[in-house]
Amino acid sequence: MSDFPRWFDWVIEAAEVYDYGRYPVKGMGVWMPYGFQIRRRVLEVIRGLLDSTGHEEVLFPLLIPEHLLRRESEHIRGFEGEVYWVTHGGREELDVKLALRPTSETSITYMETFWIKSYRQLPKKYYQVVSIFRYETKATRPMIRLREVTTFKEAHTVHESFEDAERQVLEAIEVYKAIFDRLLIPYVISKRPEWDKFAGALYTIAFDTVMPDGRALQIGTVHHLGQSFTRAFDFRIQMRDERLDHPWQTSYGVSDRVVASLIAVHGDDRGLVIPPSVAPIQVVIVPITPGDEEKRGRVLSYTARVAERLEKAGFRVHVDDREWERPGAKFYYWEAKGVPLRVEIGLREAEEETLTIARRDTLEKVEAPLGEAEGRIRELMAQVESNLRRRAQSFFKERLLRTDSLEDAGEWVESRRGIAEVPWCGRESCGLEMEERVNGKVLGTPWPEEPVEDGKRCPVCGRPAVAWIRLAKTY
Ligand SMILES: Nc1ncnc2c1ncn2[C@@H]1O[C@H](COS(=O)(=O)NC(=O)[C@@H](N)CS)[C@@H](O)[C@H]1O
Ligand SMILES: [Zn+2]
Repeated sequence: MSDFPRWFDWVIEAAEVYDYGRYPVKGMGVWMPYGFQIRRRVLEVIRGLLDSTGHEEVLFPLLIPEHLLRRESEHIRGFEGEVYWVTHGGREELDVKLALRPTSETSITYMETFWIKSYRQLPKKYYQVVSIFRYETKATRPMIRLREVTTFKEAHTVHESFEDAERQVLEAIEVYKAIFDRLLIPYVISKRPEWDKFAGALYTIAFDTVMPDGRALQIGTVHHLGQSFTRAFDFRIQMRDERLDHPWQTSYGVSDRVVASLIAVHGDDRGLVIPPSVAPIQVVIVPITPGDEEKRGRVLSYTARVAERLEKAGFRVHVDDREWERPGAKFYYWEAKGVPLRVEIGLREAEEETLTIARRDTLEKVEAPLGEAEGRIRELMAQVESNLRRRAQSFFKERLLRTDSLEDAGEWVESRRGIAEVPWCGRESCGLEMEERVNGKVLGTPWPEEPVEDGKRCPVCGRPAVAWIRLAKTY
């Protein structure tokens, strides 16, 4: 973990999660079966929270014709340099260039002009889970900075007023807090500075976590889009007072980075540590079979009994009865995969009808009689969950520094300790100068707003501070 990027590359291969770097297109990786299962369970958490808050899942075409993508000027200015274009169908040159969607505000707003005519249909909350494509020029990294973002959950909502869109921003923030809390991923929420908001948005609220190497990672963003896209698309509806006017929109997205941060935040030098709630296998049972045929048979039949009981109790169980692997190699293999609990069954456990249970997070082992197996496993699972949550939160707190001194902030950020907060007058020029002097990126100001004590001054210009501003090295 001391060299996080190298650790991350190692762990996603060792745990057979994701194959990155061998697929012959830069910035594009392959979800392997075990990783795909983790991704599927993470998406179940995300879909569950969106579906239970009135969001309707849809699926839009991947290709966006150039004239649609160009409708909103700020949007296209922001994405111009990142769009992949399709120019041919077979040997024929297309008469209209088609973009691989970098995000879907334009295609979705366009179709909404046909679907939505009246305020009575609002609020509308669509979302989709798709691949998006961005020709990233900064260093690409598995799950963290992709050119094909394969797990892009984008939500797009329509409202009759600025205020109702603002209410939706708050709801989206609550949904994201619930997602990250369920996945035990710590975060700070910041309002992005004016100079770094989403192209076409009025303002952007972002969730940032901190990777083990002290760099901040943006893991989710919520945008109030105002009427930017509805004006650009001349999208008018009948309002409550009979007027025709442009509705208001928000959009909010998370990506593969959610899985990346789950891996990074909980992992250790033995590999993944997957929170039980999203672990593909929650209990792996490793029989330790003696040479003698008869005794081996006893161990294996007892193992089958234990597995059946735990499966009946609703746990996701796997028995590793591979003949050709020694127990030690099996322990290593399943530790790398981050399986929360391992049950070891040798001759002694078979004869005494007990289980030896090893926790992946603390590596502690406990004995339990077969009769108490379900209860002890449930209890240990809960302990793993709360230990991972507590461990992640306490590490995260150590990565936040609040200081009046820009030098201390620079030292903190330069030595990759994490996020530093300093008083700020609110002027863009001072914010940009801080980025220079700290050699980091401004994440924005705390959301919800936090008052700054009297007397705090901007370390750049000396004016009274109106907010704390956050700076960090970022991915
Ligand atoms: N190249 C990338 N690789 C992996 N994740 C990315 C990449 N670009 C963006 N993301 C993730 O996707 C989230 C949403 O992207 S975004 O540009 O901020 N917002 C949008 O595209 C809006 N349309 C909301 S869906 C970001 O917060 C970030 O977590
Ligand atoms: Zn200032």
